[in-house]
Amino acid sequence: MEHVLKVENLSKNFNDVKALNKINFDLKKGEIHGIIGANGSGKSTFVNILFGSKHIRETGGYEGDIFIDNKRVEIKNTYDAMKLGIGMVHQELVLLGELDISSNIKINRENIIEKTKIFGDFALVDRTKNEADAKKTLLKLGVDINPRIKVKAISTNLKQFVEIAREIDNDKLKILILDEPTSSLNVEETKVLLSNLKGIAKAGISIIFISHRLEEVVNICHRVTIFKDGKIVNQYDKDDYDINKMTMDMIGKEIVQVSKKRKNNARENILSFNNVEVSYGYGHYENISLDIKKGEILGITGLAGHGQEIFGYGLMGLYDMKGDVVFKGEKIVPGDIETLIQKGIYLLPDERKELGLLLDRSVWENLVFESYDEQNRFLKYPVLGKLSPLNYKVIRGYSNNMVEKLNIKVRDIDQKVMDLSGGNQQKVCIGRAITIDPEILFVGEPTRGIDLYSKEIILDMLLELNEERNTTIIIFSGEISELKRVCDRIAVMYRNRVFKIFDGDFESEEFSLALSGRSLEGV
Ligand SMILES: Nc1ncnc2c1ncn2[C@@H]1O[C@H](COP(=O)(O)OP(=O)(O)OP(=O)(O)O)[C@@H](O)[C@H]1O
Repeated sequence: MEHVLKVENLSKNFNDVKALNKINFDLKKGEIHGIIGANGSGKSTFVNILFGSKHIRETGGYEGDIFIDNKRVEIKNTYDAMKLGIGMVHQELVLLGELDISSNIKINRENIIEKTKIFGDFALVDRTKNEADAKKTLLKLGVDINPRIKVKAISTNLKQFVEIAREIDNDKLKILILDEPTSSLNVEETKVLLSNLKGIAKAGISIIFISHRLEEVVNICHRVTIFKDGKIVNQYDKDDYDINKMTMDMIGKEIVQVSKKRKNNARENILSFNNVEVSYGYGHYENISLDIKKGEILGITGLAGHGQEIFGYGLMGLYDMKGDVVFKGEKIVPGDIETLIQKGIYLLPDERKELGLLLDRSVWENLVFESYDEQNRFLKYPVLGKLSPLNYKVIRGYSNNMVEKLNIKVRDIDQKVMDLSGGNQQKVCIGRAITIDPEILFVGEPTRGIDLYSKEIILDMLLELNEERNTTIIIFSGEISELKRVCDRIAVMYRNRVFKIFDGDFESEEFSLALSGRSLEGV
C-alpha cells in the first residue's frame, strides 16, 4: 500500500514540557491506524499538529517534517490541513447547536441554488439538497435521522456521528483523524460506527484512530502505534496484536481490576423521585420513579438516549424536572442548586468541558474552589468565613496529594487546566467531586477518556469514598462492565422509563435482555 502520510522527527515542546519527541510515523492509503497511550502521552498533540490546530500555532508551532503523498508540507493552520485533505473529529465536539444537523454537516460546503449564484455572497443555500446530502452521509455511518433537527436537541452520541459525517461529506478527504470517537457511544452504536469505518477505509480514506478501548483498536486497525511520554515505544501489525503486551508498553505495569468488596444492605431511602416529569430539548419523561438507598452505589445504565442521566441532570437543574423529590424525608426542589449543594448533593456531569472546569485556572483552584466557595473549607481563619484568606499551605499539600493519588499528569499544581490532556482534565473533575465530600454524588461517565490504568484508580477512589465516608454514589454510565464491578444495584433505563432494577444478579440473562427492553417472559 502506498503512503498518504509520513512524519519524520516530529517534536513539540510546551515550554519545558516535551509533549512529542522525534516521532516517526506513516499512514498508508485505506489504512486504519490505531494510536494508543496513557493520558498525557502525546496522542492529541500529534494529531493536533497534523490538523493545524491553533493551540499548536500559538505555542510556537512544531519541529520536524510532514509529507503528504510524498510531498513535504507545512501545516500552519486548519485551513492548510483541510486543503491537504485532512479532517478531524476532536474529543470535545465542536458543533453549532442552534443550527440543524444538515447545516452543521454542510458547513462551508453548502449547495447553492444555481439561479442565485450571480448574487455572489447573497446567493441562496439549497436547503433541500443540503438535507439530502446530509441524510445520505449519515446513512453511510448507519444513522437514520431527520437532518432538520437542531443539533442542540440531539444527544452526545448522535452529535458524534454528525461530526464524523461532516468530515466524510467532504469528497476531498484523504485522512480522517478520530480522537476517541467511541467514548460517548454505547456498545451497539460502537459496533455500527466501527463497521462503517471499515467501509470508509475500504473506499480509500486513511483513518487515524485514537482510543483507550483496546478491544476496539485491535478489532478495526490494520496497525497500532504506541505512544509513551511523547515517544513511540512500539508498533504492532494486525497479526501480532497482544493486548497484554500493548498494555505493558503503554503503562509499564499490569493492571489490577478493582471490584466492590462489601455489599450495601441498607433499605433506608436517602433520595426518592416519585412520579417526576423531566424534559429537555425533544426529550420528555413522565411518571418516572426511583428510590436511592443510603450508602449504596447505584448504577444507572441503558442505551444512550434512553435517559440514564435524567435523575442527576433533572435534580441539579440541567434538565427541567417537576414533581415530588424527597431527600431524607423532606421534600426538595429540583433545580435549586445552592440549597441542594448545601444539603450535600453534588453532580459531576458527563460533559465536563461544558459544565465543569475553570479552564484558565490552575489545577489546585479547580480541585478546591467549590470547597472554599460553598463550604468555607481551606480557609486560613474559618471563623471569618468568606472574608478569610485561603490557607495556601493546606491547599498545596492537599492538591499535591490528590494529584499523586489520582495519577494526574501535571508539571505542577499551578499548571492551568486547559494545558492538561483530556484524560487528566477529567481526573481533576473527579478530584474536585471527591474534595467536596458530598453525601450524595451523581457522577456521569467517570472513566470516559481515561486510560486503562487510571480508570482503575478512579473506580477505586469512588469505592473508597463510598466505603470510608458512606457517600451514596449514583453512577450513570454506558460502561456496563465497570458498573457491574462497583455497584450494589443497577437500574436499566429503556425508552424513557426505569425498565428494571437489578440487585446483584448482573450476570443474569434477564440483565442482558433488559438492556434492549426485553424480559424473560417475552423470550
Ligand atoms: N499548552 C500546553 N502547555 C503545557 N503543556 C501542555 C499543553 N498542551 C498539552 N500539554 C502537555 O502535553 C502532554 C501531552 O498531552 P496530550 O494532550 O497530547 O496527551 P494525550 O495522549 O492526548 O492524553 P489523553 O489520553 O488524556 O487525551 C501532556 O503532558 C500535557 O499536559
